[in-house]
Amino acid sequence: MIRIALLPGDGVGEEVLDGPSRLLRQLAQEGAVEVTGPWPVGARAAAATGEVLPEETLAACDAADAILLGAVGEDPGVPAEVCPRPEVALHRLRERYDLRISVRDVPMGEDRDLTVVRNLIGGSYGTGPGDRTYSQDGGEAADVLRLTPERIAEVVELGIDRARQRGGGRLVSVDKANLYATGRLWRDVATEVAGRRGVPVEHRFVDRAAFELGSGGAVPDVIVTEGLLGDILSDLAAGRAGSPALCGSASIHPGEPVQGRCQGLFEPAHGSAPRRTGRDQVNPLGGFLALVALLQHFAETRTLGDRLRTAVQTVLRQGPWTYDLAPDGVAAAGTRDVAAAVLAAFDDAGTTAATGATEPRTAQEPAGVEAVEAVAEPAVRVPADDLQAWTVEVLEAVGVRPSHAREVAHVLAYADLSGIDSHGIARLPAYVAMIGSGAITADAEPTVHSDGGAVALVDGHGMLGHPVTAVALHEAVERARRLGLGWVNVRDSSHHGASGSYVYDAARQGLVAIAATNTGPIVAPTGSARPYFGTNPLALGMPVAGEEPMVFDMATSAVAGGKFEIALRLGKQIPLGWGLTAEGHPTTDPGAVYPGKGPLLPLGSDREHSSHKGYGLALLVELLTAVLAGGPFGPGVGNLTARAVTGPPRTSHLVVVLDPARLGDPTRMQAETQRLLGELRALIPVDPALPVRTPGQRAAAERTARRVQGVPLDAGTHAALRQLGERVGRPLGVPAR
Ligand SMILES: NC(=O)c1ccc[n+]([C@@H]2O[C@H](COP(=O)([O-])OP(=O)(O)OC[C@H]3O[C@@H](n4cnc5c(N)ncnc54)[C@H](O)[C@@H]3O)[C@@H](O)[C@H]2O)c1
Ligand SMILES: O=C(O)C[C@H](O)C(=O)O
Repeated sequence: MIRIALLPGDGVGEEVLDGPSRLLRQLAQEGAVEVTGPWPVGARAAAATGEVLPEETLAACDAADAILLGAVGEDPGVPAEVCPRPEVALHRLRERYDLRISVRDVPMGEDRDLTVVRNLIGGSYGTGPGDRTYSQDGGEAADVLRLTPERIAEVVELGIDRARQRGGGRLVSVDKANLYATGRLWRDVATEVAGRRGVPVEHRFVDRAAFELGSGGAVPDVIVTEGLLGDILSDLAAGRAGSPALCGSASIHPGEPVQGRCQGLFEPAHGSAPRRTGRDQVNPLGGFLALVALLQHFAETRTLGDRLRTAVQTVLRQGPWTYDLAPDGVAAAGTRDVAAAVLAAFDDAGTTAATGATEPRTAQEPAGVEAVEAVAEPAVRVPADDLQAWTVEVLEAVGVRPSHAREVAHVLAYADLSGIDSHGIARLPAYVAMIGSGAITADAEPTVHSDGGAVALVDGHGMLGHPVTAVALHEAVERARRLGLGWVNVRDSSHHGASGSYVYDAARQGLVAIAATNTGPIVAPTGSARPYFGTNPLALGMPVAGEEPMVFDMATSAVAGGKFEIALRLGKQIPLGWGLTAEGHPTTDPGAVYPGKGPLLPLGSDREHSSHKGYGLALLVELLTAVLAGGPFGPGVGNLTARAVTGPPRTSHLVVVLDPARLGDPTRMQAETQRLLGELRALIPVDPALPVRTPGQRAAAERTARRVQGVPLDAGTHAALRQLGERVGRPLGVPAR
């Protein structure tokens, strides 16, 4: 469990952290975090103890994973001569934990943040000998700006990671390459890192970037830049957002902590505002945004961070507002009222997310399809982060480029966390086998063909489908932002995992997305017993006010082939209607159908139950993917499921992304979606033990539970993964829970 040390500090720090502290104590009571403090720091600490950073505070910070700080600086209760430089406390903390990267998030409208990532130690913030000189006679002063490729690369890497966490977005690298040598180095390194990770990057001179930010131009998702430039640009962005309080600031150490447990310091970007201290006037949202950044930094509290971010957005939209944000004619609220509104919105978001989300799986036995897919008594549970990191290692060991390996791990982790056990880590051995046989190419890059308009075609060059689809998603999102809509077809790819992962990533950015793929032929069209189509999934993602996106993600067959794999591993029967024997007879024996024995059936299963509709949907996917992209269709597609791999899969995909803001108020759309889903869940169920659910509802609840409990693995999967690890020299050494 993560431990947080509270350091309210000087001036308005205490007032601004009051709301976030109360929330943390509530979360601590619920067992989600540990909290210590308040610990003294800054001018107030100096007045009380003679030290800006007393020993007890340092010890508490060493023992915490993260520090939540209010402000250090001028304080109306502490004369300047008692503590002339309170900010030294901040510098010492940064140095002690080597918090050398700054990440600032500025809310730029409906659930969209601009993230500015910059170096915080070194560069223009250098503190080396001779970095700052001021001649004795006052006739000259100099500051040295020194950068190395390593320092730049880690900033850019982190910027790309942040963009990836949100499912992509516009990455802009800002420099002054037309004047400074360090700017040229910055541009070279940013180009190299982005190229290596397969991410498009735009370059801007800082003056142009400032103009675009200040004049209402399109706001990037992530800016990576030198420390001082980022300092200025993030304030400019907060100005555009409407208040200096609209910026949560994180100082982070990349890698293992260097001292104690501390990984980062989180604070509002504004200062101690001494003249407003104690007046219940200042905007507390900076404190909440700092806490959002903190909670989102750790995998185990990320969902809580997302929920708090939604709560802040709700208050930004509906009020109450402090003096800096209150519209003309609306009375300004006080710090305490705004904080109370955020806390209420946080509780509401929790209630919404929890409504029916947790009960079905815990309060009742799995029913229907779930009866077969549920790993009821897992052999082992493994933390999702460990599995994800191990996946990257395994794929790199067999020659997959690191950025591609990370994409695969991201999609598998989505499935593993969401309870889509048919498409998570269990698929890794098959991917590695296909790389080994040469059916999948490890060492290539997708290429994008487009005239720059709304439509693009991505060529996957026979690579793993996950990084190829990630490129398609990125292209589609960029077009949706720029043109309102992006339609991207993909050819010559392979299995891309759970299609829902891609639409989920887009919907988390406030966009509406559709994804589909064809796959190896195992499903018989209505009227035939011969496999022709794949299980051809179709997925839709929609953003929803105050809760996780709605993701509807389904195979167009009665079930995905992966559910036969689970039934076989668990030794379970399947319901009638999933597949036929080789002789065309209905069966409950998964082994009589799969792999490659008899056909799977389309959604609907038989003519009496409208299987023509499932067949029609499979055809629709085949047309929209393969035929449009110019790839093979039907039996021409390579077969992963049947494990009789003779050649490359040559799979085709489709990713479509729409910016709903082009159709009207996206806030209204999200609220209406939420209302619609809420009405469905409120319908009186036929069986009170089986409440009506909405698509993706169980997956969202699973994500919350599995982040804490770990990913359940059945004995067969666990054994297969261990063997795989031994074979590629990366043993699955993760601790079992
Ligand atoms: N890459 C490929 O080639 C490929 C092929 C086929 C399937 N898949 C993946 O397999 C996964 C599983 O597909 P599936 O068809 O077996 O999924 P499924 O039948 O488990 O679920 C389909 C959808 O229905 C929703 N749902 C389930 N029960 C519900 C209920 N009671 N009320 C309301 N909604 C409910 C789910 O949230 C989901 O969105 C998907 O992620 C899919 O993308 C991938
Ligand atoms: O396994 C496949 O090839 C397709 C898909 O993942 C499925 O589960 O049906």
